[in-house]
Amino acid sequence: MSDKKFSVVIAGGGSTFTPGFVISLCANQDKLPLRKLKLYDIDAERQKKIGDACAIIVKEKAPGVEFEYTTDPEEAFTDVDFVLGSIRVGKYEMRSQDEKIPLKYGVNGQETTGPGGMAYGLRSIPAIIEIIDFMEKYSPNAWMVNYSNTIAIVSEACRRFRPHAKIVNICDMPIDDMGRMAAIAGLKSFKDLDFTYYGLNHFGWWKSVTNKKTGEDLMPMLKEYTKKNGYYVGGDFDKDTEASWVATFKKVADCYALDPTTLPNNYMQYYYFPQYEVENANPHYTRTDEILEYRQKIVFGECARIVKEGTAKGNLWESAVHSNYIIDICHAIAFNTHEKYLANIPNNGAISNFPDDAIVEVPCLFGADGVQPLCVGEAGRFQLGLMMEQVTCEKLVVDAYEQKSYIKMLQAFALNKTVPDATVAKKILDDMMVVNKPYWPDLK
Ligand SMILES: NC(=O)c1ccc[n+]([C@@H]2O[C@H](COP(=O)([O-])OP(=O)(O)OC[C@H]3O[C@@H](n4cnc5c(N)ncnc54)[C@H](O)[C@@H]3O)[C@@H](O)[C@H]2O)c1
Ligand SMILES: O=P(O)(O)OC[C@H]1O[C@H](O[C@H]2[C@H](O)[C@@H](O)[C@@H](O)O[C@@H]2CO)[C@H](O)[C@@H](O)[C@@H]1O
Ligand SMILES: [Mn+2]
Repeated sequence: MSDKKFSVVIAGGGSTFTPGFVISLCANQDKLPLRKLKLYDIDAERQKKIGDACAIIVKEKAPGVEFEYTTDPEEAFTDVDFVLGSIRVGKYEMRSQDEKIPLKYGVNGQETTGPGGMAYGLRSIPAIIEIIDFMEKYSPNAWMVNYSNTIAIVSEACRRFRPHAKIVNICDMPIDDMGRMAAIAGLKSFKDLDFTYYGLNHFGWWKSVTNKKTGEDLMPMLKEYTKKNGYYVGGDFDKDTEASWVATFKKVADCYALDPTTLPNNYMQYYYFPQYEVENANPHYTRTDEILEYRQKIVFGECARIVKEGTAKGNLWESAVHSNYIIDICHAIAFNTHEKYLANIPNNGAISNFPDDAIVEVPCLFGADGVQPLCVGEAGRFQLGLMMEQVTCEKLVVDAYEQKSYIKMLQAFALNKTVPDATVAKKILDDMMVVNKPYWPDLK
């Protein structure tokens, strides 16, 4: 390995994930040696609370690393090797609308699936394009590793509007599910598993899972476990898992029953059981409210404590799975390792019976030139039907953005598996048009 050190900017510096991420970056300098770490956000006040605490964290845990936070794009994107995309356009206020408006009409209200996910995707497109353009202007050799949602829609927008951009769009949900599979199999980490996975973002299936070292086929044992418990592990493993996530992992048991030849991504429940999701939701207290009550309060409270005490000693964040994964991906790009991870990319034959221009989530080899997809063979008939419908919705959202078209957005909502009929689709869309006015193009 060379002795090169890297400069990283986190776009969306005010994210609730930033402090945990900064700790992981400081702790993983063997994987990604740093010379500079910057935060960038458009909300100066929110970022300051996180940034002041991160300055102390970096000073204590990685004293040689230069740290700053800014709202100035030139300062943020000049002299960087990696841009990490962690933005939420419209923040939790708009996530709450994404969740609550559909529920008002008896439709699944979720961050990245159904009408909420499509509304969020439409908000994200111009912001991600702007960040790509800043990166290309100020640091043309940098790579952007983006995990800002709605990833499927953002990836389709990148394919159409910035096809040559050095961006990889990723998601850590399959890694989280595989961490659970590893624990169920008595292994340490998802890295102890080999796998074949295919689908769309938050919409996929494992065809195989094996023990990487021994080659043992783990699918029979994992299926037996999943049939009863979903991906819920319990005990120490799940001691910090919030209630809604516990329910999510348990519900995988029912998803598995729909196709016992594969193991599903936990997000399939929103498409297989939309009615169940609505019946079990509280339209006045959604996941956003849970985050405001727990994660956001804890993160900002802990940051305030660090700033007040002037030290991060005894802080509550450890190096976390999701941030370690992003660091692994930067490492693979920086050192051209060709390690296998998942990315959202144009299909181009990776799933042999699916359109070339569809964005799919498949295993890829990550290296200095970005990602090389691996062929995963055919999608099953059941999967193919579901994927075709969902990918069409995602493309229609990008059509709506490109053509400023109301009818395309309406079609996207009406086609979606989570929406029962076109009248309901229209009611949801019309309410969403009002609250999204500052963020969406003017749909005609
Ligand atoms: N892909 C994955 O697997 C994965 C996992 C976890 C979170 N996420 C995504 O990470 C993002 C951050 O999540 P969070 O819950 O921490 O959000 P958050 O609301 O806590 O933080 C997001 C930050 O982005 C900032 N922001 C909004 N628009 C911006 C813009 N145009 N430029 C710069 N900054 C901007 C906001 O001001 C805010 O500080 C979301 O998109 C979320 O969906 C993805
Ligand atoms: O409701 P949230 O904000 O807690 O989570 C929404 C995100 O959920 C997934 O990310 C998980 C991740 O899989 C898990 O490992 C851990 O790090 O928490 C993350 C966030 O809670 C999903 O992949 C993301 O796309 C969602 O934004
Ligand atoms: Mn995700």
